[in-house]
Amino acid sequence: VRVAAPEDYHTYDETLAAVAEAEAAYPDLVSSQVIGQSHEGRDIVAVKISANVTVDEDEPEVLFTHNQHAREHLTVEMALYTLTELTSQYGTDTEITTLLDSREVWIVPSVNPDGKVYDQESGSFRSWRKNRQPNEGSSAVGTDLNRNWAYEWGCCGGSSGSPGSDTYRGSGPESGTETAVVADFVRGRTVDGEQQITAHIDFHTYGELVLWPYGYTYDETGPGLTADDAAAFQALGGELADTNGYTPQQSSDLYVTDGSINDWAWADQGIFSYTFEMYPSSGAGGGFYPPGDVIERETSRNREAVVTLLSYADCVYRAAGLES
Ligand SMILES: NS(=O)(=O)N[C@@H](Cc1ccccc1)C(=O)O
Ligand SMILES: [Zn+2]
Repeated sequence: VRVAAPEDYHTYDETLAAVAEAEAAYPDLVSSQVIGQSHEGRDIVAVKISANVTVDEDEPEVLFTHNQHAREHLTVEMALYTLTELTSQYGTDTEITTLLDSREVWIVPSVNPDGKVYDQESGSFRSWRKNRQPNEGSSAVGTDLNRNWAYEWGCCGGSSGSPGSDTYRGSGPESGTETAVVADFVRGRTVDGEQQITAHIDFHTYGELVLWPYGYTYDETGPGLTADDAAAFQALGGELADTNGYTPQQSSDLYVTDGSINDWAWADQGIFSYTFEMYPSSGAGGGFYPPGDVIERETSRNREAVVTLLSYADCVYRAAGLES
């Protein structure tokens, strides 16, 4: 099977440069801001894309997060694809133009820059997953950021309490430097008591899946997740999967996880939060390191899903025929 070389993917610095380039090319559409620093001090950036971008308008907001897991570099390419596609098509594609005139889009291209650099920039890939934060009382490094979010943290056997585990949940909810930075950013999007972000995709690799909450329980409904909520998640999840050929399912159907971003974003912030597991569907496609010549195909594969999510951002329940 063909696998990638580190230079097939944007480095962390190249990613920030691409963001700066888009901002310079489209100053009325793109505005990036530093929302905090990683454990090792790297900037974590959030890129806003919208017409009249410098004004916080009363429009539904949509968030795309990428690279919680260090080795999942294709998700950073996905962020740069979305940035490039939305900016270059504004004023040309009527659907994208209408969406950027009526929504505000946020992209966090790399939630885990320390992990990305550690995995990619030592000469060969290291299959690293977690962040690079040390653990007191252990020589093992790193927290699995996608087990560190503050809803049902460590509740249900969906993570590990051992620092050496690849699914180590951290010493407490939001103990991960980068989890706290992104969670604070999301909480900061609450204006007059209302969370402006209505929908979210957290991009991962690999498996070609569309996943939705809850991850901590097999139950389809639960505290803070009604039958109508579940119907909306399933209807939209299915519609998104129809556009990219991924398999739609509640995330616990894959395996139980606790402390995931999706469960927190929904239960704590009321955001319709999905995970996309991108290409490949199995290790035979190159696993976490598919060759560079699939990047364009496998990022543009999600164009319609991104546009569809944006189209429902004013009322996700509409996807299930529930207007109320
Ligand atoms: N990218 S991955 O291989 O780590 N898989 C993800 C899948 C996942 C994502 C969100 C909720 C449940 C499960 C993970 O965090 O385990
Ligand atoms: Zn992942």
